[in-house]
Amino acid sequence: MAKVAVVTGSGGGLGKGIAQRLGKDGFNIVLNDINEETLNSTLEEFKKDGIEAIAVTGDVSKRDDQFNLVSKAVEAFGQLDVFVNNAGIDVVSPFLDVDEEQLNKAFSINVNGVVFGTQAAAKQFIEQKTKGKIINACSIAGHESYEMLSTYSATKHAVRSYTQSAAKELASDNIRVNAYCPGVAGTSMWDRIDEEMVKYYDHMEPGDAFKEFSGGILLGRPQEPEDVANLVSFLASDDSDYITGQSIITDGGIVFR
Ligand SMILES: NC(=O)c1ccc[n+]([C@@H]2O[C@H](COP(=O)([O-])OP(=O)(O)OC[C@H]3O[C@@H](n4cnc5c(N)ncnc54)[C@H](O)[C@@H]3O)[C@@H](O)[C@H]2O)c1
Ligand SMILES: CC(=O)[C@H](C)O
Repeated sequence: MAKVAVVTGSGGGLGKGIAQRLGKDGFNIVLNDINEETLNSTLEEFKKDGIEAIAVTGDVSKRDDQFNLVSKAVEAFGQLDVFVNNAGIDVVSPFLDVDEEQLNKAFSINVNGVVFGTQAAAKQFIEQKTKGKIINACSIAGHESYEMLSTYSATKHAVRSYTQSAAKELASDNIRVNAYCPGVAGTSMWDRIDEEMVKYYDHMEPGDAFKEFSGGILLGRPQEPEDVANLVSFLASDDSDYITGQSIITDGGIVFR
């Protein structure tokens, strides 16, 4: 029987790339996104590519939506094997401008979403009495914090922390919890980050922030979704069964930990 993977925020960007790779690996795929339009067009693409998939609209910051996502996965495919907490948002602002609304929104999606997704998946794995894999979207910003990205970096440090704590508590239930830490990938997230950053730096033109962040990558190019999907495919496979609690950097050579 094919294994089943949920990927949140998979209507586009890295999540879509991850879901495509896991589909090609033979998983039945549960797509999720808050954006119903991109979610449905991605589902059509997957069907055309012969990937067995369903789409469940939801907001990862809502605990009930995360539990609904898991129950829809089990309803459609009979089980859950991998849950990828990919959905996340960018936040760009000077530290002195950080306010309650910014903090609440960023943490509700990037952190609460990971906590609720982990809870929903773990409870299902425990009920199934099967091995489970939870894979969280961290970042190089979960290892090093960046100017203008203080709130975003704090959320990714929190993701790394929860990855460790959840791994420690869930190991006895045969559940592994790990995270992937991408570097700089040219998705719509970086389009938004660049657009915001250049507003604060007079010397910058559109595209310059992306160039500045990706210019020093040792392997000479920004990240593609496939680069991230390769790591997630490994973490979703049996080959990574002896790895848990780790936030693994895949950035082409930016941060060294
Ligand atoms: N792009 C990068 O360079 C980079 C680097 C490191 C980490 N990451 C992380 O990887 C993940 C994916 O990033 P991306 O670049 O693909 O971003 P993206 O903005 O291109 O895609 C994110 C997707 O998540 C969806 N989403 C947003 N809020 C949601 C919510 N509340 N519920 C459900 N879906 C929601 C969006 O609609 C979108 O389809 C994020 O967690 C991000 O922090 C990205
Ligand atoms: C968006 C992200 O996580 C890094 C800083 O590129």
